[in-house]
Amino acid sequence: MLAIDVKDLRKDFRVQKNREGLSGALKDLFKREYREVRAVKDISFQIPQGEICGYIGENGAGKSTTIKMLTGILVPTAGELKVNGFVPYRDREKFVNGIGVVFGQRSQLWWDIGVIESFQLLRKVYRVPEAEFRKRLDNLVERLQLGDLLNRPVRKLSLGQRMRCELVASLLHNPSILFLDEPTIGLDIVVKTEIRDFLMQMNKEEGTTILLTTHDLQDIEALCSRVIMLDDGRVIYDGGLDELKTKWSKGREIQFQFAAQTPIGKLQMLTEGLEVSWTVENELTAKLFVPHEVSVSEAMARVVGGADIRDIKIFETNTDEIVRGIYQSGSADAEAAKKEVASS
Ligand SMILES: Nc1ncnc2c1ncn2[C@@H]1O[C@H](COP(=O)(O)OP(=O)(O)OP(=O)(O)O)[C@@H](O)[C@H]1O
Repeated sequence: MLAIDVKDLRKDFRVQKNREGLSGALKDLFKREYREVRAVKDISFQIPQGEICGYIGENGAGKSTTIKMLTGILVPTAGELKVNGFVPYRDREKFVNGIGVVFGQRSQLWWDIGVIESFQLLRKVYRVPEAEFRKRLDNLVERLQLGDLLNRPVRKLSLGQRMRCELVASLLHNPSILFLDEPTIGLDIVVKTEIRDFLMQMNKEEGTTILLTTHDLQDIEALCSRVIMLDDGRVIYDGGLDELKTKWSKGREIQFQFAAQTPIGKLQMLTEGLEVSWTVENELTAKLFVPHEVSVSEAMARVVGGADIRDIKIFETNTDEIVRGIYQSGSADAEAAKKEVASS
């Protein structure tokens, strides 16, 4: 059975139109006018069990609206969706036991009571037997190092401590699917790394399916083998992260540090006949741009064979740049996105 199965999913919101000026405001008081906003435009995708999938897109692309439909908070306008075999908004009671949800910007914990009391309340909500709850809690507390936080009220926790508690709260009932909406927002790199390691380990050991929305592409790099990219309510890419990089990155850069001053003319001669370009950085350093069509090993061999090299570094186009290029072009068309990357 698929963990998530979405077909032609659509969500329209009805939003009030505001007429201009005082007379407009008065008219609005008596007769409201509405317009439709299509936030999610007939999207389809399937996620098998045990996969960690990144769900990315610019602000307003429709990520949270999708997650809200997948978790049963919103009812779709059209289309079909099944999560763990259930229709989320229809089979709510049976459905919620199989999913965990963390919204980075909102808390599921009670602000003024101790963390452990919130956990106990959630145990009752999900009807987890006490012995099972204890075992699971002990394990999660150890893995996320929450020991001395359990008796503190949530309002006294730092953001990083709270996020670790939110994760435990979402996992107490042992869900098979975890929805994470911006789980690392505002966290420092140490906590981000701890959370990523924890999620990775949990996925490996327990096979938990994870759907993750984030603006931090390092979350995606660390965790996801697959990424679904949304733009203006539509899926514009669904596939592997490596494939995305190879397809859309413009090439690689190799930085050479020479043992002695090496004129650009000599460097150009060494790579003659290859469609590459040189940029001199200083007297002893130059960068060679190698597009995908040219073999990196051949370009390197030519330079190494003809110049005295002290150090070499290879740079891939980073994922942020690639994804920014795709967002800007608003297109899954590799050529359009490459042009955006090149001009940025
Ligand atoms: N309750 C609502 N009523 C009206 N319009 C809404 C509502 N919720 C979302 N929208 C609109 O739907 C579109 C998609 O919003 P959504 O929050 O799903 O985007 P997002 O990709 O999650 O963005 P962000 O990264 O900023 O969280 C936006 O145009 C937004 O203004």
